[in-house]
Amino acid sequence: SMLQRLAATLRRPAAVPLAAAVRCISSGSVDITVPLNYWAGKRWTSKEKCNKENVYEPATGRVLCHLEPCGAVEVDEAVEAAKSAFGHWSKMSGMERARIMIEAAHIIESRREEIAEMEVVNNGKSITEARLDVDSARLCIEYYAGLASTLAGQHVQLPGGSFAYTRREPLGVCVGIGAWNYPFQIAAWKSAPALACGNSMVFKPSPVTPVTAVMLAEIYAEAGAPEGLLNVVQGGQETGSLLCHHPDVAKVSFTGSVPTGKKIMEMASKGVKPVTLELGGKSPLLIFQDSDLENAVRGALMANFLSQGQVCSNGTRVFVQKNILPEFVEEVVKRTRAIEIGDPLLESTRMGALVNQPHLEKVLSFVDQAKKEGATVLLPCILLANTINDLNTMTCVKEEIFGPVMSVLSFETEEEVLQRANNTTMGLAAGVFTRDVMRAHRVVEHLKAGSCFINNYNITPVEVPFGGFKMSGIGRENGQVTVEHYSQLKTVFVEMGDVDCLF
Ligand SMILES: NC(=O)c1ccc[n+]([C@@H]2O[C@H](COP(=O)([O-])OP(=O)(O)OC[C@H]3O[C@@H](n4cnc5c(N)ncnc54)[C@H](O)[C@@H]3O)[C@@H](O)[C@H]2O)c1
Repeated sequence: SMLQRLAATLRRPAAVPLAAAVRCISSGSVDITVPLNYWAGKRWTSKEKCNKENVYEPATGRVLCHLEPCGAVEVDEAVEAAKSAFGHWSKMSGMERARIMIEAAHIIESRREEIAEMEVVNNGKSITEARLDVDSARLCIEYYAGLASTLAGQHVQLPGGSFAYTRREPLGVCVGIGAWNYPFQIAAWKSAPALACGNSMVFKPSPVTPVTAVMLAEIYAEAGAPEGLLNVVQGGQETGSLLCHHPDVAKVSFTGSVPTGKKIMEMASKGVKPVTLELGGKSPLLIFQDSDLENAVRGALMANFLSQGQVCSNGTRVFVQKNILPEFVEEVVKRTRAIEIGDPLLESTRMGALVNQPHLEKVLSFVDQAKKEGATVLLPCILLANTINDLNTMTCVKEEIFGPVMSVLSFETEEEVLQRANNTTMGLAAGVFTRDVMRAHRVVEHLKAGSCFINNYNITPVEVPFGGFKMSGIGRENGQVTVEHYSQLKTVFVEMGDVDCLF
């Protein structure tokens, strides 16, 4: 397969042969030496070499590559490249933009395995999940390619034959700032709607996972996008704040934690720039006694253990109605024990590595704390809260852990569980399992969360808007509505008669 990959690389003359920098795809043996900054159609090494940072392979703890954070000069160059691309791209028709985006989607499909492997090596999730992330990225680009040609304004008739019309115009250079849990998918979920609307983008991945966003930038270029359409600058908070403050940046779309999201909003406010914020969560999953138990257990696993639990929308507070608690716990523990944990590049693995050692320690300290606060630890990753009193105070029930830790809580009535489910400052997602159709919709109506699931959890079809209530964010990604977050309306008044002058 090494030969196949090499052959695939040779068939891609425009792209930097990343695979050539990789000796062999197995955990512990990958070195990435190509530069990871990308603008104006080229990969760049940083001018500020002294600031190099190590990037680790989660599965082994080995150094995978070095991050070269971009400073002010480089951020300026990337924004300049994006401005220049915007000039061409924004003048193309939606159909023309769509053709290039569809071509990019084809290239992603043909390089699915290579991208997924790089995601695994840099992020630690299982290859099975990484493939689905690549698919989601491709579907998102296909979806917005489809919408690109539908963007249009309105015609409004005014008195005396006069009229007005609206034009849906792009914003300009948009900035995307990503988290480390879905590196390639986040880059696609942000760039696809931005580009479809005629914007260009400078994207900054998390410094923990810098590898795959640049592959996406190269893919757009290979698909025929103008130079500078999607640019990638590497770095942490300094680079991020340079982007947010940049006078030529029109919008910031951010995925990450609540504290950083607040800072982003504050920085953007200095330039009165719109923001999209996809932040954290502490989402509830409500399992009623009339549920199909088998599906409810599956739902709870999907709500907690994807991507080693490092998912913003995870339903980490699993409320189970008292009568079925013993059965539920038995089944969920049994199925959790059976999860194949191991080398994320192996086909059989279902749970890989947490993103790095400090994060692992943080997650484990939540489990320790829960023990001290009186939780029963059924497995390292399933906490059973024992009394109602505990529930209101336990740290594991209040704070986002962002790891494979499910807290199981029992409840008696619908009213009670709704009150407890909504008792959080966040509101990204929520789920309900019940066979009672009336109850399902009634409960969902009362849940204060942006994405609600009935009898399933954590599915994210790109046709459907995704985003949070309360402190979980502002704006939406995916779905038709996101077009409104990456474009602005211009209203044009047209006078067909004389000016009715008051003076
Ligand atoms: N709602 C969603 O769609 C979603 C998706 C994935 C992750 N998340 C959330 O992200 C968090 C985990 O990701 P993380 O640890 O990478 O989050 P983070 O907030 O630490 O970092 C996110 C990004 O912001 C950058 N950044 C940090 N400080 C900055 C600053 N001052 N100015 C500009 N940029 C700055 C980081 O370099 C990184 O690229 C969790 O809270 C999770 O719930 C949300």
